[in-house]
Amino acid sequence: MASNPVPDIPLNDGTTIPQLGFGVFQIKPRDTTQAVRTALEVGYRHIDTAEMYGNEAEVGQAVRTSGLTRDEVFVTSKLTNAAHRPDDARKAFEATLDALGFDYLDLFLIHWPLPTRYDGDFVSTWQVLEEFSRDGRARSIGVSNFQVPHLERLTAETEIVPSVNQIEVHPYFGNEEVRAYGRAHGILTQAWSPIAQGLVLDDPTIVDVAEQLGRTPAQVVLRWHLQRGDIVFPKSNTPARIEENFRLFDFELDEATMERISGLDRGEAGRQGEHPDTFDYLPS
Ligand SMILES: NC(=O)C1=CN([C@@H]2O[C@H](COP(=O)(O)OP(=O)(O)OC[C@H]3O[C@@H](n4cnc5c(N)ncnc54)[C@H](OP(=O)(O)O)[C@@H]3O)[C@@H](O)[C@H]2O)C=CC1
Ligand SMILES: O=C(O)C(=O)[C@@H](O)[C@H](O)C(=O)CO
Repeated sequence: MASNPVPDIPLNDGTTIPQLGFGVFQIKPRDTTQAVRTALEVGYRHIDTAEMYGNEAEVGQAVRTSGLTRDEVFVTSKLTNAAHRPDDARKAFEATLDALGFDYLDLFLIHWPLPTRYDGDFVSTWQVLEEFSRDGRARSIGVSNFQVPHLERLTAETEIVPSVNQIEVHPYFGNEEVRAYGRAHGILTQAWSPIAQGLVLDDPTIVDVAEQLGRTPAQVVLRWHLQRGDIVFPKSNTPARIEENFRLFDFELDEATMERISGLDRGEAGRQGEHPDTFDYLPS
């Protein structure tokens, strides 16, 4: 059988992460086990979920019944916004492990910094994630939706540098300042909504490149992310697309094409999701 084509990328804590994964945001719990099963059959070995997606149990079920061993699949989950206070964070992490049916996570993230709601409390939340790292229940720890000032506070006030920062990135929103901070400090960027939930796939430049290369627009955009060195985990609940999004390792974009796609960046106007400085959603 052919070896898995997805590269393992080093993290700053000495572990590695598969550069391509499968995201499960907005996959209904009743569809999640089958979607993850399909992804694992196609060859994905990295699943990105979160407590707030409501489908951790189904992700765990798919992984545990896949025939793969636990250490063959890299699984990430994220702390719910509702549990930033230290005792709540400890309970939430245990609930996540229980839901997944795992005794460790490969990567656990603070999902959002919530800077306005808790006035910087994400620092004490991060110190709780450091406990999970030290006791081995989280092989790696990181953050999501952190802006440069949030990362600077962690650097100044805590011991462990986050291994990743999971942020919105796609051709319309390069998020370059936060990516550059990560590059300079050994924090790997994970690009969420890598195809902007489909929005960029009709862009004339992307369509033109796809036609020239005989690839699909999604493959072109995902390949652009990989060549920038970021981690991606496109979401799909459609088996043919799950397969399509995995076929990224038998072609390359040349430098001019990379620049053409990067040139689509609209700066802040291209952001599609919530802004981390103001998003303060608490699930009920
Ligand atoms: N940390 C954070 O705050 C966030 C993290 N994330 C993570 O990032 C992952 C990916 O981001 P997400 O927001 O889901 O969006 P994506 O950019 O991955 O886009 C998903 C959408 O694109 C469609 N799609 C997928 N593949 C193709 C294809 N080949 N051709 C055409 N359409 C396609 C899907 O449709 P269909 O399913 O019908 O096939 C779905 O509507 C999430 O699942 C989650 O794991 C996302 C948002 C925020
Ligand atoms: O998908 C995620 O991980 C998110 O945090 C967001 O998309 C968020 O949950 C949301 O839905 C904002 O409207």
